[in-house]
Amino acid sequence: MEQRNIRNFSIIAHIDHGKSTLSDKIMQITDTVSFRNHESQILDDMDVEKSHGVTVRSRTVRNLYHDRNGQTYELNLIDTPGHVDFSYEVSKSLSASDGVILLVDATKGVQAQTVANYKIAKANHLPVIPVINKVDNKNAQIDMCEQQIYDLDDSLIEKNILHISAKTGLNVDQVLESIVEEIPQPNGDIDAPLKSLIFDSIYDSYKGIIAYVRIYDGKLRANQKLKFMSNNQSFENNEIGIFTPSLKPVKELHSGDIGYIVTGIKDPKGVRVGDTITSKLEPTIHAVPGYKPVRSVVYAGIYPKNSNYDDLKMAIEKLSLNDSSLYYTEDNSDSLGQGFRCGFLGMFHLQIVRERLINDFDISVIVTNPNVNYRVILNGNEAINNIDNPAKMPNFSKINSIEEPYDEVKMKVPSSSMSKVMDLANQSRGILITMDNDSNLVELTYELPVAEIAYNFFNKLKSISHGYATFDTKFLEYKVSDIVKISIDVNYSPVDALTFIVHRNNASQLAQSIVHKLKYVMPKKLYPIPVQAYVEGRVIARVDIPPLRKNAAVSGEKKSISKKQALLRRQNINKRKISSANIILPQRIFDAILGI
Ligand SMILES: Nc1nc2c(ncn2[C@@H]2O[C@H](COP(=O)(O)OP(=O)(O)OP(=O)(O)O)[C@@H](O)[C@H]2O)c(=O)[nH]1
Repeated sequence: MEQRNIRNFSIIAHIDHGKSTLSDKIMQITDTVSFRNHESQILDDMDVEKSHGVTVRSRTVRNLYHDRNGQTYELNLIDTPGHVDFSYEVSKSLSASDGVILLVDATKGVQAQTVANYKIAKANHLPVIPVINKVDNKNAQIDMCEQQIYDLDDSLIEKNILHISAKTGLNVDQVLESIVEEIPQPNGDIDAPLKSLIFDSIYDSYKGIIAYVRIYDGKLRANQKLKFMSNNQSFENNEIGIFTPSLKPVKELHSGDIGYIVTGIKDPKGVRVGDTITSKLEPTIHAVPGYKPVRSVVYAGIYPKNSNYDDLKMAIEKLSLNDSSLYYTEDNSDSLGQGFRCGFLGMFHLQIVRERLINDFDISVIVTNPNVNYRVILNGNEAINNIDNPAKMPNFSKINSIEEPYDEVKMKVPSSSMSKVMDLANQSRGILITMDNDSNLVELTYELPVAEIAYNFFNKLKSISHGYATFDTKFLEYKVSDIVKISIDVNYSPVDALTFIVHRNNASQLAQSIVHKLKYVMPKKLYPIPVQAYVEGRVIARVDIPPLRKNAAVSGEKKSISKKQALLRRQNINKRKISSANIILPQRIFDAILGI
C-alpha cells in the first residue's frame, strides 16, 4: 500500500474507558476478523488480561478500510494499556504511531490516565482525535465530558468531539473517517536505506524472538540480511509479516508499514525494544531515537518455589522480552536460595508478572516484600547508590545517612474531598508545595516519598475522591530521611528474606505487626520458636511461635522436676541446632506481610 493510504494510530484512554471494545468494533467494521464465533475482546487474549479485565500489553492489528470516496486505507491500530503501571507500554506504542484517538468514558469523564496519556501524545507531537464513548449508557454526561476535554488543553477547543458507543457501534464509522482525514500519512523515504524501530517483541518457542517493527525508511524483504544498530550484530530474517491480528507472512514491507520480523534469535537478551534494525549490506546512518530507560519504582525478590532456578531464569528472560519495563538481576538469599531481584513499575505490574509466570510458564514463585531503592552515605562519605534489596543495607554503625527517592505528585481533586486528600498526603509524609484553585477542582502539588505512594496511595486516593482525583508523578530527587532497617531473627538466626527498610516513625508499629503476623503464618515446629525484630541492634518486638505438640515441660501433668528439666534441656538443644537454612518461608508469609 502506498504511504498516502497508510494511517498508524493508537487509542489512548483511562482504564476501562473502552479501548479494547472500540478496537474490536473497528476490526469488526473493517472485516479484519470474522465475528461469527468470536469471544469478546479479541485483543486482550492473555490470561492475566482476561482475569483482571484490563489490557496489559499493547497489541497491533492491520485493518483495511474503504472510505466514503471508495479509497482503500491501511489502518494500523495499536491498542495500548490504560493502567498507570503500564504507561511505559503506552509510550512505546505511541512512538510507532502518527496520531491518537483520545477516548473518554461518558459516565466517568477525564480521569488520571486520560491526562497522563494525553501528555505522552502531546510530547510526541501527535494529532489527537477526541472521542466520547459509552454515550448509549443512561448515566452518560456528555456536556461535562466535553468541558473536561477542553479543560485538558485549549488547543482541543477547535476539535469536533465525536460521540460514540463502541459497544453498539454508534458513530464508530465517523471515527474511521476522522482517522483517514486527521491523522497524517507516514512520511518516510521508501528509497532510503532500511530504518525500522523495534517497538515490541515476543518469544515464540519455534520461531525464536519476533520483533514488532515500524518501518520509517526503505524496504524490508523476507530473508534479507539485517543488523541491530545498537551492537552491530547481524542476522537473516526467517520471515516478515503483518498482524491480522494473527501473524501473516508477507514478502515485503516498506516505509510507513507496521509489521513483524522473525529474527530466529533464541537468546532473549539478543533483541532490545527501542533498537533500530537496518540492512546489513546497505545500512542507514542514524538510528531512530530509542526510548528513555525505564525507571523501576518497586523492587522485590523472586525465587523458585516448586520449579528449579534454570526454568525460572528462562521464564523471566522470555517474559522480559515483551515486558521491557521488567528489570531483573540474579540474586542469592540464604533462606530462599538462588533467584532474582526484580524491578517493577508499580505493585500492579508486580502482581501481573507473578501471575504471568504461573499462567504462561507454569512456574510458581515466592515473591518477597517489595521496597523502593535507597542511597546510603557511609561514615567515610562514600556513597552506595541503588540499594534495592534491604538485606544489602550496610550495618547501621557504618552509615552516616540514608536517602530515599521522592516524587513530585500533582493531584487534581474536587474541592469537596480536598481535606481528606491532604490528610492522606500528610500521613504519607508529603510536603505541600503549591495549591491552585481551578473552578471546583483544586490542584495540589506535593513532594512525596516514593515508598509511600508505591503501594496503595493511588487506590486510597481514588476511594476518598470517589474516583474523581487525577494523579500524576514525576521523579524529583533523593532526600535524606530517617530510615532504619528492621531485621527479623527466627529462632535466634537472622532471615535475610525478612528484612525491611522503613521510616523510623513507622518502625516500632510495623515490627510489632510483622512478628504478630508471623506467629500465625510461620510453619510450626515441635518446639517453641522465638521471633524477634531488631532495629539498630535492639530488639523492638518479639513473639514466641508455640510448638506443634503439647509442651511437656510446661504442661500441667505431674512430672518430677528433673524430668521437666531434662525435657527443657532437650528443647534447648533442638533450639540451637536449627539455623535459618532450616526455616521454610512459604508465600503466605510474604502475602501476610504485604497485607500490613
Ligand atoms: N455501555 C457501554 N459500555 C461499554 C462501551 N464500551 C465499552 N464498554 C464496557 O466498558 C468496560 C470496559 O471496556 P474495555 O474495552 O475493556 O476497556 P479498556 O479501556 O480496554 O480497558 P483496559 O483494557 O483495562 O485498559 C467493558 O465492560 C465494556 O463492555 C460502550 O460504548 N457502552
